[in-house]
Amino acid sequence: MPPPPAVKGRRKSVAPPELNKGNKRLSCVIKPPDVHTKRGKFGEASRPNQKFYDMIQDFRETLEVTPLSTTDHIESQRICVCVRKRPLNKQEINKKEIDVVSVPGKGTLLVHEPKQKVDLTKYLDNQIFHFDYSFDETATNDLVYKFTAKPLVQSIFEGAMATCFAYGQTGSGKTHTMGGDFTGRQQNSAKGIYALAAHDVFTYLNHRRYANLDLSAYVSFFEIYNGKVFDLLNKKAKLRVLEDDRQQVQVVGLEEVYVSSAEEVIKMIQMGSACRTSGQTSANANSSRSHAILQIVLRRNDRATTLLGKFSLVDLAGNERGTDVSSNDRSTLVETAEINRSLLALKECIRSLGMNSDHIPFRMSTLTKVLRDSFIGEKSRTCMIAMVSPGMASCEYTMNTLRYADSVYDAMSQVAELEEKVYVELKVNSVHLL
Ligand SMILES: Nc1ncnc2c1ncn2[C@@H]1O[C@H](COP(=O)(O)OP(=O)(O)OP(=O)(O)O)[C@@H](O)[C@H]1O
Repeated sequence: MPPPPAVKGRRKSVAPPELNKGNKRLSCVIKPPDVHTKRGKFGEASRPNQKFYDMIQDFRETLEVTPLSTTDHIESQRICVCVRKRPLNKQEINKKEIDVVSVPGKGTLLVHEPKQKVDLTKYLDNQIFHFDYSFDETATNDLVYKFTAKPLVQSIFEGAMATCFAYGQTGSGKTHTMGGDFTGRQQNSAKGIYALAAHDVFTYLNHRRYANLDLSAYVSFFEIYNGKVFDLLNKKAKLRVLEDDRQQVQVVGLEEVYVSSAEEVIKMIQMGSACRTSGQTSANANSSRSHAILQIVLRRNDRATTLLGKFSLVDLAGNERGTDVSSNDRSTLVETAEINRSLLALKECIRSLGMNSDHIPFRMSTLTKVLRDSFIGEKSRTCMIAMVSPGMASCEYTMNTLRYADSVYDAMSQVAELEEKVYVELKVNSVHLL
């Protein structure tokens, strides 16, 4: 496979050769279409969409795969956009679902979108996306953490407001990534990004480099549902969000618990997660409609317990809720509108942050209001992990997730290009002056 284009963040549609004759670069990636359809492992009759399956397999054979490894270099950047593909689950495997997502390289991801021409010929619309990092189905939470949230932990010791978002459709792996593994109904919180970040926070707290800062760590955990804030560490108490005349946003009465070890943070996560789902008929259905925010706060041990840095780890509501307008039920429509608004606001705030804009539209939603300090200041650091399900049935939602992440990444790339251009011009001018 040729190297990805130098311009970051540009999405390419890799159409089959007959639809893409002029494109030399891409035509070398794709084999000519199969004249005779191969029979798959399960035979033609046993797998729905066998033709598409074979076409994808043929395409994959042409890809050079170099997955991310723990030894790869991690770039330090203000905004980082990544994508993670989960493996097909048991249900999908039983249904013989086709995996339509490939992750060939470090930041590249391909969606093989099954399509049909007017004469009913089947073809793949292969779309390529580029992000800072892309994780395939074999990636562990440890690996994802290392490239996403881990670099942000140190930044809070330098006074930063860091934020890590998990974005994607319901069931795509947001909670698995942030909260940890599930075995049956049991959550193993020790394996999620929340816990891994907590461990590193205490490693730094005990490090001599930061010992003279005389810091303590605190945790809060809350949920935003329908624009309202509920405290997950205080029996789901409903809280008000107020803004003072200096534009400081306060979640009034939010429980902030002092913690002295990662194990204590994990206990809080377990307590909060249980509170998030208890009393609901369907835990997953409910969790996918709310945003959950875990905050690890560093304060100085002075009389005013001055804030030094804050790490907000956000498990967002399922984004398919924002596009699903099929329901006539009023409460579902309100819920949908609220999720739409908050996800749009989030995108706009991250883009404004990336472009160093003076105007951050944080008032657009409760989510962005409570995260206001994540979007201001030179030291803000953000990471978005877009989660995708690999199945053909999820293809439309997967494309929506990738378009959303792409629009954030694209804005960042344009800023980076502009900065590069200014730098080169400055360099040229200074050479002329000499
Ligand atoms: N990378 C992965 N490896 C193995 N299993 C995974 C992975 N990602 C997700 N899963 C499994 O898929 C199922 C759905 O994942 P999860 O609950 O994290 O989705 P979600 O995006 O948080 O959904 P919701 O928005 O409904 O809360 C879980 O059983 C989870 O363990």
